[in-house]
Formats: sequence, structure tokens, C-alpha cells
Amino acid sequence: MNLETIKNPEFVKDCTQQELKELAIDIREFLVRKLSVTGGHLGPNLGVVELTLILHSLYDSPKDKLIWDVGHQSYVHKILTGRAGDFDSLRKYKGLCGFPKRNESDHDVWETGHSSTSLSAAMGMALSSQIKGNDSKVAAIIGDGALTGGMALEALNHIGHEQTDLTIILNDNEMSIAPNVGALHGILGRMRKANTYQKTKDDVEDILKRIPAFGGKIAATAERLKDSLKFMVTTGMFFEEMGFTYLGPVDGHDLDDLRSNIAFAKQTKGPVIVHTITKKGKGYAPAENDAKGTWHGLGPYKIDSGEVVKKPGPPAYSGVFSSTLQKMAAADPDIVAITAAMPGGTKLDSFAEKFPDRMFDVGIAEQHATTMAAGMATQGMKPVFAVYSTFLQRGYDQLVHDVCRQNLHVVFAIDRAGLVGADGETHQGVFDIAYLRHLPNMTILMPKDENELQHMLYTAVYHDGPIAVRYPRGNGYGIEMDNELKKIDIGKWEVVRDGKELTILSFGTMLPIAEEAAAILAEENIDVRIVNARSAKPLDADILQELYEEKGAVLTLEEAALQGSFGSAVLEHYHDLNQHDMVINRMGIPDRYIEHGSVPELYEEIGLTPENVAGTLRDMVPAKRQRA
Ligand SMILES: Cc1ncc(C[n+]2csc(CCOP(=O)(O)OP(=O)(O)O)c2C)c(N)n1
Ligand SMILES: CC(=O)[C@@H](O)[C@H](O)COP(=O)(O)O
Ligand SMILES: [Mg+2]
Repeated sequence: MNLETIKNPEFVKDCTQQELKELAIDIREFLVRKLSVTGGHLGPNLGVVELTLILHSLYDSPKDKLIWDVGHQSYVHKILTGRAGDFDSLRKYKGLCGFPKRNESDHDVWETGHSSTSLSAAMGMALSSQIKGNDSKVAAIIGDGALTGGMALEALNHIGHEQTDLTIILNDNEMSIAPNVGALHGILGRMRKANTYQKTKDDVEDILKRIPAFGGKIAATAERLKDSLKFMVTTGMFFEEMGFTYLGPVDGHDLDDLRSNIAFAKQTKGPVIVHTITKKGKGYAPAENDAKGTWHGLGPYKIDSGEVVKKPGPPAYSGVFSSTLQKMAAADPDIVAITAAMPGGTKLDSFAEKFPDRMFDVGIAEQHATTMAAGMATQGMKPVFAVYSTFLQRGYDQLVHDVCRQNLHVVFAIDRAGLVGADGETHQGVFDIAYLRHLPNMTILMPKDENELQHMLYTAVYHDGPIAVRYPRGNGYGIEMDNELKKIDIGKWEVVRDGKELTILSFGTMLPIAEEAAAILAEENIDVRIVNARSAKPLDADILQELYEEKGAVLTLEEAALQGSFGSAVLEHYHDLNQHDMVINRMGIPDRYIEHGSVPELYEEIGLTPENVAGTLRDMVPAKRQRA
């Protein structure tokens, strides 16, 4: 079938199971082919083809609400809702979003990107239907990984209490990005086995019944055995006790099994959990056999070999972070590393290979990770929580209440700081300076390059108190790395280019843009000093005072939200000293959410380009000269 002819999902209601089977083949072929060029979350989407077909067969989207947790597995939903023709633009600038997007389709009733929000949103919609008395049905699709998120458990607790009509499809493929972790994962595993338990029990009884006379007594014993076994691995006891009707385990690739169970769930009163067992990457061998999570989300690849098309380049910042931490951990047994279900992305998986007892993957539980680290710090450990900027947003109160207020020595290795590109709005790491800077006792550092990162990490681990070292997604510059780690003087910035007329305070990895802008102005005999302003808290008060006294003009440059980040700190500094005549300007992320696209395209969109920086500086010259 030409999927691009699909305009809406209605047609699947009239398909026979056989036709759906054929459609599933077409969808898998389409996904593998399209994503070999665009990249994206192939594994998760190959795992939900049958599930999505049955959901759209049984539910009347968008009147009925289908909510995709994390949403990285919503490509099949997007194909069935008329967007197959847009897949060449998947995760590209102004193209198809890689997550549900309400302005893309009425069928995208809830936007996701961060994990574990679907059950709360579903509950909100289900309660609204109940109060309004309309007949909209609600179904949330949540993965076994997302179920390890605290929000999901909060929602389960409330939903089970309220007994609200809604269906939760638990898409259990035993994988988060990496193999899933946690006690809940163990319970799900026993439920998965319950299937075999059921089969074993039936087999045992059949055999016993075939043994004449004597067999009868054994069969009675088997009955008792069955009851005790049942107690141990009751399928769904965990959820049943929470107030849910538990259906499962269901074969998540068997259209009949899915249809009968989800249809039953849909018409059942109260909350129902349908525990489906799926295979991540189903139907494409390299993805199906992926034990590490490589095929969870990736760039372009060669279909035949499954070879990922790797762009050669310098080491990734994440890699420099991890190798530096490993070097330090070898010499210091108090150093421990923590990740919230991102061992691969943060490169802590290689740390865990060397120090298996000192790396903790807590699941998708950033709140728990933050406070656990604080607990460790009270015992003299040196916890390093490696976390994406955007995901640390989940641990905000723990940062305030547990870490900073108690002034505990926790190191936050904030990865993906700045624009991340293809993941778009929900993943841009642009708010962490703003949400950290106002916390008393917090220190915020960002290196200009990968060599400074290793020294900054060393400085942070041996600092006393809460400290964040932030670094971007992607590779460094391939510069030479110092052999010896050295401490950086926190709060001391570094002049990297002399100049008299104007000064750029460049925060973190904005330096190349600053240098290109200075070169443009040098052609016009406008002399620009560049400072590597490597701490957003504390600021370098000495340099700021020198700039004021020389009646300078300052432009702050950062890849972070202008509202409340580094530039705001410099503004506040001069204001608080009543130095209101200081000529100052700021450039960074404007006050809106930045959608998906390549980082260079996004820089263009928001004006973070050498030409624009030069233009802003040029416009500051008159005011600067007037003040002199
Ligand atoms: C708050 C938060 N932390 C971390 C992530 C990164 N992340 C994206 S998908 C994923 C794993 C999801 O596993 P699961 O829900 O089982 O879905 P699957 O990919 O297996 O279909 C993680 C950890 C995230 N999106 N949100
Ligand atoms: C869906 C999700 O949140 C993750 O898969 C994320 O896309 C990973 O980002 P990186 O590719 O930067 O590791
Ligand atoms: Mg999973």
C-alpha cells in the first residue's frame, strides 16, 4: 500500500486482520527505508506497528484520545493520521516533528518528549470527559521504561484511587534506551513469565491426568502447587492491588490478541492496564538484536548491513566527560556516578564497565537521582550526576530543597547544554542556567572547549558545595588535551583576545562565533576584546569592574535562554552596583521555544551568527564613544 495516500485512520476500521498484517509489513518497510536517510527513533516505532493499527481500529481518534508517552514511538500514529508524505522532513528544520505535535494534527492530542507524563495527562482528559458527560474514551500508551518515572507512579496511585474509566497500554519491550532497570522491571518480568507459567501449569496438569489412578492424587497436589505458584507470580497482582483491571501479558505483535484485549479494556468500567509484550526493533534484524540501545534513536544507516553512517570527528564532549571521570575515579574511591536511564547518551556505560559498583542507573528518575546524590554527599562521597540539561528540569525541587539549601557537594555534569537540534522544543538544553543561577550555594561553569572541560570537571569534583559543569551535545574541536588535570580558578574569566573598543563576554562554546564576529569588525577597525566567561555563577567581578572603569561596552553571548541566564547575571551585576551608565547588550535564546532543526539552522533562525553579533556590536559603538 502507498502509505502516502492515507489521509486519516478511519480506513483501518474496515480492514481485515489479514489486510492489517499486510499493512504492518508496508509500514515497517517504510520506516526502515525512510529513517535510513533521516535517522530517528527506529527501534521504538518498529515495536508498536500492530499496537498502533489496533488502537486506531478500535478508537475514534481524535474524539477518543490516544496519548503516547515520551512520544518517540508515534511515527506509526503519524503515518496513519495522514503524515506519511512528510517523513522525508522528519526531525528536520520546519519539518515533521519526531514527537506528537498539536499544531501538526488534531490526532496529536498531547505533546510529549519528556518521559512519564502520559498517565497524568490521560487522567486529566478522562476526568474531563467524565465531568462533561461526553463519551470520549482515553488510552495512554506507556513503555516499561517510562513507567519507572515517578510521575507515572503518582498517576497510577491517583487513577487507581479514583477508579476513572481509562485504558493504559503498557508497552513492555524490556528496554528503556538501554536495557530497563528497577524492581518494577522485575515484576513485569515475572508477569511476562506468567505466560509461560500458565502454559507450564496446563502442560503439567495434562501430563499428570494421563497417569492412571495415581496421577489423580498428584493432580490434586498440582492444584495446590498451582495456587502457591499463582501467589508468587499472579499475573497483574501488582496492578490489581492498585485498583486496576489487569489484562495480560498480551502478545503485542498478534493482532487478534491485541484486538480482543484492547476491545475488552475499552468497554470495561474503571481503569484497565493492558500489558503488551513487544520487541523493540521488530522486523528489522539489526534493530531487533540490539542489546545496547543503539537502535533506540540514531542517525542515517545502511539498510542492508545495518551499518550506522558515522561522521568521523573529534571526541564527543560526553566521551571527554566520562574518560576524565574514569581517570579520577581510579584514584579516588569516593567518586560515584549516577545516570537516570541515560548510560549510553552520557557515556557512563564505559564508566560502569570499569567501576560497576560505583555507577548507578536509577531509571527515568531524575528527582530520585538528585536527592540520592545529596544523601551520598552527606556521607563524604563525591557523587557526579550526569544528566541532560532538559531532563534535570525534573529534579528542580530536589536541587533547591535537598542539594543547595543544605549546601551539599553534588556535581551535576549537565550534558546536552544548549541547542540539541533534531529533538526540538522538549529537549533544547537552554533553561538550566536560569533555573540554577538563583539558587544560593550553586556554582555554574561551562568550558570553552573539551580540554577546559576536563579541568573544569576536576575542579568541580574537588570543589565544596553544589556545582554544575555544563557542556553541549556533540563533538569538541579535536584540540590537544593536557595530560595533567589542573584546577581552574572559579570565578576568574580568561581574556582570549585583546581589544579596546568593545568586549564580548562569551559563555561556554559561543567562542567561535565571537571570534568570527571580532574578525569581521577588525576589517572595519573596530577593536573587540573577547573574554571566555567560563562561570555564570560566580561572575568575575574584577573583570566587570575593569570594563566599567574603562568605560567599555559589553555584549554577553550565550546559547541559553536570555531570560535569567548569564547575560541577565551581568545586567544585574552592574545594576546592583548602580553602574547604570554601563553600555551593555545581550544575545542568546529568545523568549520562546525553539523547534527542531540542525543547530546551524537554529542559530540562523535566532540570529546567533557572527554577522549578527558583529552587527549588534557595531550598533553599540556610538553609545560607547559617547560615554567615553
Ligand atoms: C524525563 C526524561 N528522562 C529521560 C528521557 C530519555 N528517554 C527517552 S526514551 C527513554 C526510554 C523510554 O523507554 P520506554 O518507555 O520503555 O520506551 P521504548 O523506547 O522502550 O519504547 C528515555 C530514558 C526522557 N525522554 N525524559
Ligand atoms: C526520546 C529521547 O528523549 C531520547 O531518545 C533522546 O532523543 C536522546 O537524545 P540524544 O540523541 O541527544 O542522546
Ligand atoms: Mg521499553
